[in-house]
Amino acid sequence: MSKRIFGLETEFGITFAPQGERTYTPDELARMLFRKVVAWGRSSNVFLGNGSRLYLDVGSHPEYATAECDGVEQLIAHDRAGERVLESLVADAQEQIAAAGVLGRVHVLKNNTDSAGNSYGCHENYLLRRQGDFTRVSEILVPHLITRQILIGAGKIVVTPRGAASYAFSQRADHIWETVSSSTTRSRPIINTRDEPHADAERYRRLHVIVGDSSMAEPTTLLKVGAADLVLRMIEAGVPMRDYALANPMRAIREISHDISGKAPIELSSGRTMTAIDLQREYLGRAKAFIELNEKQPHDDATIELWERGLDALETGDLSRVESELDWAIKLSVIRRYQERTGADLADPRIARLDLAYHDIDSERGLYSKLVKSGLVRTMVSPEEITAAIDTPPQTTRARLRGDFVAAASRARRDYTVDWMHLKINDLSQRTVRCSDPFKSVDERVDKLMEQL
Ligand SMILES: Nc1ncnc2c1ncn2[C@@H]1O[C@H](COP(=O)(O)OP(=O)(O)OP(=O)(O)O)[C@@H](O)[C@H]1O
Ligand SMILES: [Mg+2]
Repeated sequence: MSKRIFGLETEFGITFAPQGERTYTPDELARMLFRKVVAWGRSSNVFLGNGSRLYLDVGSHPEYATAECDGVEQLIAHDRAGERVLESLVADAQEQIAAAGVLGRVHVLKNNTDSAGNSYGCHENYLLRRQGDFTRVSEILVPHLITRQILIGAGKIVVTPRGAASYAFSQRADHIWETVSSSTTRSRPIINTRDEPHADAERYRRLHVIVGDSSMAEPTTLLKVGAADLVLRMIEAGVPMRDYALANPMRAIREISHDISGKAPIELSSGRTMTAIDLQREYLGRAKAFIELNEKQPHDDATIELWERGLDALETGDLSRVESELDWAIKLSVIRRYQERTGADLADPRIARLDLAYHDIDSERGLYSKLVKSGLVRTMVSPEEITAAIDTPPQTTRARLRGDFVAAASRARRDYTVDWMHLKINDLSQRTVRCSDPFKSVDERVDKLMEQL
Protein backbone atom coordinates (compact mmCIF):
# COMPACT_ATOMS: atom_id res chain seq x y z
CA MET A 1 0.00 0.00 0.00
CA SER A 2 1.71 3.23 -1.05
CA LYS A 3 -0.65 5.66 0.69
CA ARG A 4 -1.69 4.37 4.08
CA ILE A 5 -4.11 5.41 6.81
CA PHE A 6 -2.47 5.97 10.20
CA GLY A 7 -3.97 6.70 13.60
CA LEU A 8 -2.42 7.07 17.06
CA GLU A 9 -4.30 6.43 20.29
CA THR A 10 -2.77 7.83 23.45
CA GLU A 11 -3.80 7.14 27.01
CA PHE A 12 -2.65 9.81 29.46
CA GLY A 13 -1.71 9.63 33.11
CA ILE A 14 -3.16 12.22 35.53
CA THR A 15 -1.91 13.33 38.91
CA PHE A 16 -2.50 16.11 41.37
CA ALA A 17 0.32 17.90 43.17
CA PRO A 18 -1.38 19.32 46.28
CA GLN A 19 -0.09 22.45 47.98
CA GLY A 20 -2.29 21.93 51.02
CA GLU A 21 -4.02 19.06 52.76
CA ARG A 22 -6.78 18.42 50.27
CA THR A 23 -5.82 16.22 47.35
CA TYR A 24 -7.74 14.42 44.59
CA THR A 25 -7.77 10.84 43.40
CA PRO A 26 -7.18 10.19 39.69
CA ASP A 27 -10.89 9.30 39.44
CA GLU A 28 -11.98 12.65 40.82
CA LEU A 29 -9.51 14.40 38.55
CA ALA A 30 -10.75 12.52 35.50
CA ARG A 31 -14.31 13.57 36.25
CA MET A 32 -13.28 17.21 36.60
CA LEU A 33 -11.29 17.03 33.37
CA PHE A 34 -14.26 15.67 31.48
CA ARG A 35 -16.89 18.06 32.87
CA LYS A 36 -16.68 20.27 29.78
CA VAL A 37 -16.68 17.27 27.47
CA VAL A 38 -19.79 15.77 29.05
CA ALA A 39 -21.55 19.15 29.00
CA TRP A 40 -20.78 19.47 25.29
CA GLY A 41 -21.33 15.92 24.10
CA ARG A 42 -23.54 14.47 26.85
CA SER A 43 -21.05 11.64 27.13
CA SER A 44 -17.46 11.04 28.16
CA ASN A 45 -16.92 9.34 24.81
CA VAL A 46 -17.09 11.85 21.98
CA PHE A 47 -15.85 12.55 18.47
CA LEU A 48 -14.53 16.08 17.93
CA GLY A 49 -14.71 18.48 15.03
CA ASN A 50 -11.16 17.56 14.02
CA GLY A 51 -12.28 13.97 13.44
CA SER A 52 -10.65 12.55 16.57
CA ARG A 53 -12.15 10.56 19.44
CA LEU A 54 -11.76 11.72 23.04
CA TYR A 55 -12.88 9.47 25.84
CA LEU A 56 -12.60 8.24 29.33
CA ASP A 57 -12.54 4.49 29.58
CA VAL A 58 -12.83 2.48 32.75
CA GLY A 59 -10.00 3.57 35.01
CA SER A 60 -8.89 7.14 34.95
CA HIS A 61 -6.76 7.45 31.85
CA PRO A 62 -8.19 9.92 29.35
CA GLU A 63 -7.63 8.73 25.81
CA TYR A 64 -7.26 10.69 22.60
CA ALA A 65 -7.38 8.81 19.30
CA THR A 66 -6.30 10.92 16.34
CA ALA A 67 -8.41 11.14 13.24
CA GLU A 68 -7.37 8.99 10.29
CA CYS A 69 -4.29 10.59 8.73
CA ASP A 70 -2.67 9.68 5.42
CA GLY A 71 0.71 11.22 6.06
CA VAL A 72 3.14 11.05 8.97
CA GLU A 73 3.58 14.80 9.39
CA GLN A 74 -0.17 15.21 9.42
CA LEU A 75 -0.32 12.47 12.05
CA ILE A 76 2.25 14.28 14.18
CA ALA A 77 0.24 17.50 14.02
CA HIS A 78 -2.94 15.66 15.05
CA ASP A 79 -1.18 13.80 17.84
CA ARG A 80 0.14 17.10 19.19
CA ALA A 81 -3.31 18.69 18.81
CA GLY A 82 -4.56 15.98 21.18
CA GLU A 83 -2.18 17.28 23.84
CA ARG A 84 -3.58 20.78 23.38
CA VAL A 85 -7.13 19.43 23.73
CA LEU A 86 -6.16 17.76 27.01
CA GLU A 87 -4.42 20.93 28.13
CA SER A 88 -7.63 22.90 27.70
CA LEU A 89 -9.41 20.33 29.89
CA VAL A 90 -6.70 20.79 32.52
CA ALA A 91 -7.35 24.54 32.50
CA ASP A 92 -11.04 23.88 33.19
CA ALA A 93 -10.28 21.39 35.98
CA GLN A 94 -7.84 23.88 37.47
CA GLU A 95 -10.64 26.47 37.63
CA GLN A 96 -12.94 24.03 39.42
CA ILE A 97 -10.18 23.32 41.89
CA ALA A 98 -9.55 27.00 42.54
CA ALA A 99 -13.29 27.57 42.97
CA ALA A 100 -13.31 24.87 45.65
CA GLY A 101 -10.55 26.78 47.43
CA VAL A 102 -8.06 23.95 46.98
CA LEU A 103 -4.41 24.66 46.23
CA GLY A 104 -2.39 22.56 43.85
CA ARG A 105 -1.85 21.62 40.22
CA VAL A 106 -3.24 19.01 37.88
CA HIS A 107 -0.68 17.31 35.67
CA VAL A 108 -1.47 15.32 32.56
CA LEU A 109 1.37 13.05 31.53
CA LYS A 110 2.01 11.50 28.14
CA ASN A 111 3.94 8.52 29.45
CA ASN A 112 3.16 4.86 29.94
CA THR A 113 3.58 3.92 33.59
CA ASP A 114 2.45 5.36 36.89
CA SER A 115 3.98 5.07 40.33
CA ALA A 116 1.54 2.30 41.28
CA GLY A 117 3.01 0.12 38.53
CA ASN A 118 0.09 0.44 36.10
CA SER A 119 0.79 0.75 32.42
CA TYR A 120 -1.26 2.57 29.82
CA GLY A 121 -0.59 2.62 26.15
CA CYS A 122 0.05 4.35 22.93
CA HIS A 123 -1.51 2.28 20.17
CA GLU A 124 -0.52 2.60 16.53
CA ASN A 125 -3.04 1.86 13.80
CA TYR A 126 -1.99 1.00 10.26
CA LEU A 127 -4.38 0.23 7.44
CA LEU A 128 -3.54 -2.96 5.51
CA ARG A 129 -5.14 -4.61 2.53
CA ARG A 130 -7.15 -7.67 3.45
CA GLN A 131 -5.48 -9.87 0.85
CA GLY A 132 -2.11 -11.14 1.98
CA ASP A 133 -0.98 -13.36 4.75
CA PHE A 134 -1.39 -11.78 8.16
CA THR A 135 0.86 -14.39 9.78
CA ARG A 136 3.70 -13.19 7.58
CA VAL A 137 3.02 -9.61 8.66
CA SER A 138 3.39 -10.51 12.32
CA GLU A 139 6.40 -12.79 11.77
CA ILE A 140 8.36 -10.05 10.09
CA LEU A 141 7.05 -7.17 12.13
CA VAL A 142 7.40 -8.60 15.65
CA PRO A 143 11.25 -8.72 15.75
CA HIS A 144 11.24 -5.14 14.46
CA LEU A 145 8.78 -4.05 17.14
CA ILE A 146 10.80 -5.75 19.87
CA THR A 147 14.12 -4.20 18.84
CA ARG A 148 13.00 -0.71 17.71
CA GLN A 149 12.73 0.42 21.35
CA ILE A 150 16.49 1.18 21.26
CA LEU A 151 15.50 4.05 18.96
CA ILE A 152 11.97 5.08 19.80
CA GLY A 153 11.68 4.14 23.48
CA ALA A 154 10.58 6.97 25.76
CA GLY A 155 13.26 6.16 28.36
CA LYS A 156 12.63 5.46 32.00
CA ILE A 157 14.38 5.30 35.35
CA VAL A 158 13.86 1.85 36.80
CA VAL A 159 14.36 1.42 40.51
CA THR A 160 14.65 -2.08 41.97
CA PRO A 161 12.95 -2.91 45.29
CA ARG A 162 16.41 -2.61 46.85
CA GLY A 163 16.72 0.96 45.65
CA ALA A 164 19.25 0.49 42.84
CA ALA A 165 18.38 2.64 39.82
CA SER A 166 19.15 2.25 36.14
CA TYR A 167 17.96 3.77 32.89
CA ALA A 168 15.92 1.67 30.46
CA PHE A 169 14.97 2.36 26.83
CA SER A 170 11.28 1.62 27.16
CA GLN A 171 8.38 2.39 29.49
CA ARG A 172 6.18 -0.28 28.06
CA ALA A 173 8.52 -3.27 27.52
CA ASP A 174 8.13 -4.66 31.05
CA HIS A 175 4.34 -4.67 30.68
CA ILE A 176 3.99 -6.73 27.51
CA TRP A 177 3.16 -10.40 27.90
CA GLU A 178 2.59 -11.92 24.47
CA THR A 179 3.52 -11.42 20.84
CA VAL A 180 0.13 -11.59 19.14
CA SER A 181 -3.31 -12.02 20.64
CA SER A 182 -6.81 -10.66 20.50
CA SER A 183 -6.75 -9.24 24.00
CA THR A 184 -5.45 -5.75 24.79
CA THR A 185 -5.55 -5.79 28.54
CA ARG A 186 -5.32 -9.19 30.21
CA SER A 187 -2.35 -10.55 28.30
CA ARG A 188 -1.22 -7.33 26.62
CA PRO A 189 0.35 -8.43 23.31
CA ILE A 190 2.71 -6.64 20.92
CA ILE A 191 0.11 -6.83 18.17
CA ASN A 192 -3.58 -7.01 18.94
CA THR A 193 -5.33 -9.21 16.39
CA ARG A 194 -8.95 -8.31 17.20
CA ASP A 195 -10.31 -7.93 13.70
CA GLU A 196 -12.01 -4.55 13.70
CA PRO A 197 -10.99 -2.71 10.53
CA HIS A 198 -13.27 0.34 10.91
CA ALA A 199 -13.50 0.02 7.13
CA ASP A 200 -14.80 -2.30 4.43
CA ALA A 201 -13.78 -5.64 5.95
CA GLU A 202 -13.57 -7.34 2.56
CA ARG A 203 -10.85 -4.98 1.40
CA TYR A 204 -9.09 -3.81 4.54
CA ARG A 205 -7.58 -4.80 7.82
CA ARG A 206 -6.42 -2.52 10.60
CA LEU A 207 -3.13 -3.47 12.21
CA HIS A 208 -3.25 -2.54 15.87
CA VAL A 209 0.22 -2.29 17.46
CA ILE A 210 0.08 -1.86 21.19
CA VAL A 211 3.68 -2.33 22.25
CA GLY A 212 4.95 1.21 21.63
CA ASP A 213 5.81 3.95 24.09
CA SER A 214 4.07 7.31 23.79
CA SER A 215 6.34 9.85 22.13
CA MET A 216 6.98 13.45 23.10
CA ALA A 217 9.58 14.43 20.48
CA GLU A 218 8.15 14.71 16.98
CA PRO A 219 11.13 13.04 15.26
CA THR A 220 10.59 10.05 17.59
CA THR A 221 7.02 9.72 16.30
CA LEU A 222 8.33 10.05 12.75
CA LEU A 223 10.77 7.18 13.26
CA LYS A 224 8.24 5.02 15.14
CA VAL A 225 5.56 5.31 12.47
CA GLY A 226 7.78 5.88 9.43
CA ALA A 227 9.90 2.77 10.04
CA ALA A 228 6.87 0.55 10.74
CA ASP A 229 5.30 1.84 7.54
CA LEU A 230 8.45 0.97 5.57
CA VAL A 231 8.58 -2.55 7.03
CA LEU A 232 4.89 -3.00 6.17
CA ARG A 233 5.45 -1.78 2.61
CA MET A 234 8.27 -4.29 2.18
CA ILE A 235 6.04 -7.09 3.47
CA GLU A 236 3.26 -6.01 1.15
CA ALA A 237 5.64 -5.89 -1.81
CA GLY A 238 6.78 -9.43 -1.01
CA VAL A 239 10.40 -8.42 -0.42
CA PRO A 240 12.17 -11.56 0.81
CA MET A 241 13.15 -11.10 4.43
CA ARG A 242 15.28 -13.37 6.55
CA ASP A 243 13.73 -15.07 9.52
CA TYR A 244 14.58 -13.03 12.59
CA ALA A 245 12.18 -14.84 14.91
CA LEU A 246 13.44 -14.53 18.46
CA ALA A 247 13.91 -17.59 20.64
CA ASN A 248 12.17 -15.98 23.60
CA PRO A 249 10.45 -12.74 22.57
CA MET A 250 9.22 -11.77 26.04
CA ARG A 251 12.63 -12.22 27.60
CA ALA A 252 14.23 -10.36 24.69
CA ILE A 253 11.92 -7.36 24.93
CA ARG A 254 12.83 -6.90 28.60
CA GLU A 255 16.54 -7.55 28.18
CA ILE A 256 16.79 -5.12 25.30
CA SER A 257 14.98 -2.44 27.25
CA HIS A 258 17.30 -2.84 30.23
CA ASP A 259 20.56 -2.89 28.26
CA ILE A 260 21.13 0.75 27.39
CA SER A 261 24.10 -0.11 25.15
CA GLY A 262 21.88 -1.94 22.65
CA LYS A 263 24.67 -4.47 22.32
CA ALA A 264 23.52 -7.42 24.46
CA PRO A 265 23.31 -10.62 22.42
CA ILE A 266 19.75 -11.79 21.75
CA GLU A 267 19.08 -15.35 20.77
CA LEU A 268 17.13 -16.09 17.60
CA SER A 269 15.03 -19.21 17.01
CA SER A 270 17.59 -20.24 14.41
CA GLY A 271 20.18 -20.52 17.18
CA ARG A 272 22.11 -17.45 16.01
CA THR A 273 22.63 -14.49 18.29
CA MET A 274 22.36 -10.87 17.21
CA THR A 275 22.23 -7.56 19.07
CA ALA A 276 19.25 -5.22 18.86
CA ILE A 277 21.49 -2.84 16.92
CA ASP A 278 22.36 -5.59 14.39
CA LEU A 279 18.72 -6.50 13.94
CA GLN A 280 17.70 -2.91 13.38
CA ARG A 281 20.56 -2.52 10.88
CA GLU A 282 19.14 -5.45 8.92
CA TYR A 283 15.70 -3.83 8.70
CA LEU A 284 17.24 -0.46 7.89
CA GLY A 285 19.42 -1.95 5.15
CA ARG A 286 16.41 -3.59 3.50
CA ALA A 287 14.41 -0.38 3.77
CA LYS A 288 17.17 1.67 2.13
CA ALA A 289 17.39 -0.77 -0.77
CA PHE A 290 13.59 -0.80 -1.01
CA ILE A 291 13.13 2.95 -1.42
CA GLU A 292 15.82 3.05 -4.10
CA LEU A 293 13.60 0.85 -6.27
CA ASN A 294 10.10 1.86 -5.27
CA GLU A 295 7.86 4.90 -5.10
CA LYS A 296 8.99 7.06 -2.21
CA GLN A 297 6.70 8.50 0.45
CA PRO A 298 7.28 12.03 1.77
CA HIS A 299 8.49 10.73 5.15
CA ASP A 300 10.91 8.10 3.83
CA ASP A 301 14.14 10.09 3.56
CA ALA A 302 13.83 11.68 6.99
CA THR A 303 12.90 8.33 8.53
CA ILE A 304 15.88 6.52 7.02
CA GLU A 305 18.28 9.31 7.93
CA LEU A 306 17.24 9.36 11.59
CA TRP A 307 17.06 5.56 11.76
CA GLU A 308 20.67 5.32 10.61
CA ARG A 309 21.88 8.16 12.81
CA GLY A 310 20.19 6.58 15.84
CA LEU A 311 21.97 3.29 15.28
CA ASP A 312 25.31 5.07 14.72
CA ALA A 313 24.82 6.96 17.98
CA LEU A 314 24.29 3.70 19.85
CA GLU A 315 27.17 1.95 18.12
CA THR A 316 29.63 4.71 19.01
CA GLY A 317 28.06 5.69 22.34
CA ASP A 318 27.87 9.29 21.09
CA LEU A 319 24.39 10.34 22.18
CA SER A 320 24.88 13.92 21.02
CA ARG A 321 23.92 12.71 17.53
CA VAL A 322 20.30 12.15 18.58
CA GLU A 323 19.90 13.99 21.84
CA SER A 324 17.53 16.52 20.33
CA GLU A 325 15.37 13.97 18.51
CA LEU A 326 14.93 10.65 20.25
CA ASP A 327 12.99 10.72 23.51
CA TRP A 328 15.13 8.31 25.52
CA ALA A 329 18.32 10.15 24.53
CA ILE A 330 16.85 13.62 25.10
CA LYS A 331 15.75 12.68 28.59
CA LEU A 332 18.97 10.88 29.41
CA SER A 333 21.02 13.94 28.38
CA VAL A 334 18.89 16.15 30.61
CA ILE A 335 19.36 13.74 33.50
CA ARG A 336 23.11 13.55 32.97
CA ARG A 337 23.45 17.33 32.88
CA TYR A 338 21.45 17.54 36.09
CA GLN A 339 23.64 14.90 37.71
CA GLU A 340 26.79 16.78 36.72
CA ARG A 341 25.41 19.95 38.27
CA THR A 342 24.09 18.46 41.48
CA GLY A 343 25.89 15.17 42.00
CA ALA A 344 22.48 13.49 42.41
CA ASP A 345 22.47 9.78 41.74
CA LEU A 346 19.96 8.08 39.49
CA ALA A 347 17.82 6.89 42.42
CA ASP A 348 17.41 10.49 43.68
CA PRO A 349 13.71 11.52 43.82
CA ARG A 350 14.59 14.78 42.05
CA ILE A 351 15.64 12.72 39.04
CA ALA A 352 12.41 10.73 39.19
CA ARG A 353 10.59 14.09 39.07
CA LEU A 354 12.63 15.16 36.03
CA ASP A 355 11.66 11.90 34.33
CA LEU A 356 7.97 12.67 34.91
CA ALA A 357 8.26 16.37 34.06
CA TYR A 358 9.51 15.46 30.59
CA HIS A 359 6.10 13.91 29.84
CA ASP A 360 4.01 16.75 31.28
CA ILE A 361 1.92 18.09 28.39
CA ASP A 362 1.71 21.60 29.89
CA SER A 363 2.97 23.87 27.12
CA GLU A 364 4.43 26.34 29.64
CA ARG A 365 5.62 24.26 32.57
CA GLY A 366 6.28 20.88 31.00
CA LEU A 367 9.96 20.02 30.61
CA TYR A 368 9.53 18.88 27.01
CA SER A 369 8.07 22.28 26.04
CA LYS A 370 10.84 24.12 27.85
CA LEU A 371 13.45 22.12 25.96
CA VAL A 372 11.76 22.95 22.67
CA LYS A 373 11.74 26.65 23.58
CA SER A 374 15.44 26.50 24.46
CA GLY A 375 16.17 24.97 21.06
CA LEU A 376 17.25 21.67 22.63
CA VAL A 377 14.57 19.55 20.96
CA ARG A 378 13.82 19.57 17.26
CA THR A 379 10.24 19.82 16.06
CA MET A 380 8.79 18.87 12.69
CA VAL A 381 5.46 20.65 12.55
CA SER A 382 4.84 24.32 13.26
CA PRO A 383 2.76 25.65 16.17
CA GLU A 384 0.32 26.95 13.52
CA GLU A 385 -0.14 23.47 12.07
CA ILE A 386 -0.84 22.10 15.54
CA THR A 387 -3.32 24.85 16.31
CA ALA A 388 -5.07 24.22 13.01
CA ALA A 389 -5.34 20.50 13.79
CA ILE A 390 -7.23 21.24 17.02
CA ASP A 391 -10.37 21.97 15.07
CA THR A 392 -9.70 21.11 11.46
CA PRO A 393 -9.81 17.47 10.38
CA PRO A 394 -7.32 16.05 7.86
CA GLN A 395 -8.71 17.14 4.48
CA THR A 396 -7.59 14.06 2.58
CA THR A 397 -9.27 11.23 4.52
CA ARG A 398 -12.70 10.16 5.78
CA ALA A 399 -11.99 12.18 8.92
CA ARG A 400 -12.96 15.28 6.96
CA LEU A 401 -16.54 13.99 6.56
CA ARG A 402 -16.83 13.11 10.24
CA GLY A 403 -15.20 16.28 11.54
CA ASP A 404 -17.29 18.59 9.36
CA PHE A 405 -20.45 16.68 10.26
CA VAL A 406 -19.75 16.81 14.00
CA ALA A 407 -18.92 20.52 13.86
CA ALA A 408 -22.05 21.36 11.85
CA ALA A 409 -24.38 19.15 13.88
CA SER A 410 -23.23 20.56 17.18
CA ARG A 411 -23.48 24.14 15.84
CA ALA A 412 -27.03 23.35 14.79
CA ARG A 413 -27.62 21.75 18.20
CA ARG A 414 -28.84 18.56 16.59
CA ASP A 415 -28.68 15.19 18.24
CA TYR A 416 -26.34 12.91 16.28
CA THR A 417 -24.41 9.67 16.54
CA VAL A 418 -21.04 9.02 14.94
CA ASP A 419 -18.25 6.50 15.11
CA TRP A 420 -15.23 5.80 12.90
CA MET A 421 -17.47 4.54 10.08
CA HIS A 422 -20.97 5.92 10.65
CA LEU A 423 -22.75 9.26 10.67
CA LYS A 424 -26.37 9.77 11.70
CA ILE A 425 -28.78 12.51 12.71
CA ASN A 426 -30.81 10.89 15.48
CA ASP A 427 -34.17 12.53 14.99
CA LEU A 428 -34.50 11.64 11.34
CA SER A 429 -35.94 8.43 10.05
CA GLN A 430 -33.06 8.56 7.59
CA ARG A 431 -30.62 5.77 7.29
CA THR A 432 -27.19 5.93 8.84
CA VAL A 433 -24.50 6.96 6.35
CA ARG A 434 -21.79 4.33 6.31
CA CYS A 435 -18.32 5.55 5.26
CA SER A 436 -16.37 2.37 4.74
CA ASP A 437 -13.53 3.82 2.68
CA PRO A 438 -11.10 5.67 4.97
CA PHE A 439 -9.44 7.32 1.97
CA LYS A 440 -12.66 8.93 0.79
CA SER A 441 -12.87 12.54 1.89
CA VAL A 442 -15.76 13.61 -0.37
CA ASP A 443 -19.15 11.95 -0.35
CA GLU A 444 -22.45 13.15 -1.79
CA ARG A 445 -24.44 11.24 0.81
CA VAL A 446 -22.72 13.18 3.54
CA ASP A 447 -23.37 16.46 1.70
CA LYS A 448 -27.07 15.56 1.65
CA LEU A 449 -26.99 14.67 5.33
CA MET A 450 -25.37 18.01 6.12
CA GLU A 451 -28.13 19.79 4.21
CA GLN A 452 -30.65 18.24 6.64
CA LEU A 453 -28.98 20.09 9.48
N1 LIG B 1 -9.35 1.79 8.72
C1 LIG B 1 -8.44 2.28 9.55
N2 LIG B 1 -7.13 1.97 9.41
C2 LIG B 1 -6.19 2.44 10.26
N3 LIG B 1 -6.50 3.22 11.29
C3 LIG B 1 -7.77 3.55 11.49
C4 LIG B 1 -8.81 3.11 10.63
N4 LIG B 1 -9.98 3.59 11.08
C5 LIG B 1 -9.70 4.31 12.18
N5 LIG B 1 -8.37 4.29 12.43
C6 LIG B 1 -7.64 4.87 13.56
O1 LIG B 1 -7.68 3.91 14.59
C7 LIG B 1 -7.79 4.53 15.87
C8 LIG B 1 -8.99 3.94 16.58
O2 LIG B 1 -9.02 4.43 17.89
P1 LIG B 1 -9.91 3.80 19.04
O3 LIG B 1 -9.42 4.30 20.32
O4 LIG B 1 -11.36 3.99 18.73
O5 LIG B 1 -9.48 2.28 18.92
P2 LIG B 1 -10.16 0.91 18.97
O6 LIG B 1 -9.06 -0.05 18.89
O7 LIG B 1 -11.20 0.79 17.92
O8 LIG B 1 -10.92 0.86 20.32
P3 LIG B 1 -10.55 0.85 21.84
O9 LIG B 1 -9.40 1.74 22.08
O10 LIG B 1 -11.83 1.36 22.44
O11 LIG B 1 -10.25 -0.58 22.17
C9 LIG B 1 -7.89 6.02 15.59
O12 LIG B 1 -6.65 6.64 15.79
C10 LIG B 1 -8.30 6.09 14.10
O13 LIG B 1 -7.84 7.24 13.44
MG1 LIG C 1 -8.48 3.26 21.84
